[in-house]
Amino acid sequence: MSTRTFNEKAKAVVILEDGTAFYGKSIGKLNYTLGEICFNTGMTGYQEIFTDPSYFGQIMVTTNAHIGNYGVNSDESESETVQISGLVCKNFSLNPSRVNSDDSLKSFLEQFRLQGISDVDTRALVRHIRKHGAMNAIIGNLDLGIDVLKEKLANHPNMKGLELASKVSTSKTYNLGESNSGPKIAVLDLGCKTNILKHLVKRDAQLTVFPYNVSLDDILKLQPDAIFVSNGPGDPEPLTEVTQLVRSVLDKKIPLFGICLGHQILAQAIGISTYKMHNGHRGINHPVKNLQTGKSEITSQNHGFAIDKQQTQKNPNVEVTHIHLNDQTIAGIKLKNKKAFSVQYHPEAGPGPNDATYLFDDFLQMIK
Ligand SMILES: NC(=O)CC[C@H](N)C(=O)O
Repeated sequence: MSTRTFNEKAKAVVILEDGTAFYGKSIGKLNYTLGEICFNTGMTGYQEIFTDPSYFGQIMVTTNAHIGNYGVNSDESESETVQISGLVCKNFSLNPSRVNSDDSLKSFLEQFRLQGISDVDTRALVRHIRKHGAMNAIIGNLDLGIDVLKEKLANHPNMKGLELASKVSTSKTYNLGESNSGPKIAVLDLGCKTNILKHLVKRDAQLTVFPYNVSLDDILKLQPDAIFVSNGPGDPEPLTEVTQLVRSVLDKKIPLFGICLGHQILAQAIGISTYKMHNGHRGINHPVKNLQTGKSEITSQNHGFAIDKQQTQKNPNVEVTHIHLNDQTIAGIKLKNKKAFSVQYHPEAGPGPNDATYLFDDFLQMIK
């Protein structure tokens, strides 16, 4: 095992699948925790990131050197709990300062029993993952012993092929929004971020949020004006029943908008496959070009899978509407023969810039 950093006072370690280890101090009570390691380059927005259900099953490395310094605010969570499986950071701040904060990050994380490690050389760690690609990791208390931790890590399943939407989707159907005038939208919750629902309700939509395994009949009974397919964690490929459901919804000519995992599901529904990226896109300053307007937008992103570019370009029923300017991956599509479109990134932000909120307006316009 190579040792990238050594800290005399180290009590905690994060070990990567390739054996690389980084030492640090535990955040709160540490036993051990497992997940796929990834990093987010956002300089703000840690609370929204930690509570985003799309991160379920992932250990998050934050690249801002200070985490916790502005506390947390109960209105700013993207779901009801902390969703990441572990936190790796440089400086963990115990003394938050912000007028609007109503709790410290420390007590927030304790409430949800999140385990983590601080005082890690996160620059070295991020450079390592960026070069060697996505892989599993374990954060553990050094008292457990390196060999024990390595054994647990070896037994942890790979993100490729992992179905996780069922772990974060709502178990019960519920309604949101009050207006009787707005369109009825069926939301397929694969791990939906709160801010997406807020954007739709703000535009007078009446939402019925369904669990990931809802039947086509239950959706049709609602007689929805449109369907929204949400973001969510894990590999889209094993979600074959959700993909079939979306295919049936398209056959019924119900207008559709998908975000992130929802975008990947729409692609799969029309025969385009998805693949695991060497490293995902996770940050709040990713440049995307809108090919319809020629304008570029700065976007919030969080995905480790993407849709196949060649298959997308060859599909006669698909128009590529958005392209990621860093690596030219597909960032948005529209169906030519149906009222359906989707984006790989996060127009709802939370956290991130609001450049792409026009997509919610486009969705409501498409329904009219
Ligand atoms: N934010 C999301 O919906 C992520 C989608 C999918 N889990 C991925 O990592 O690509």
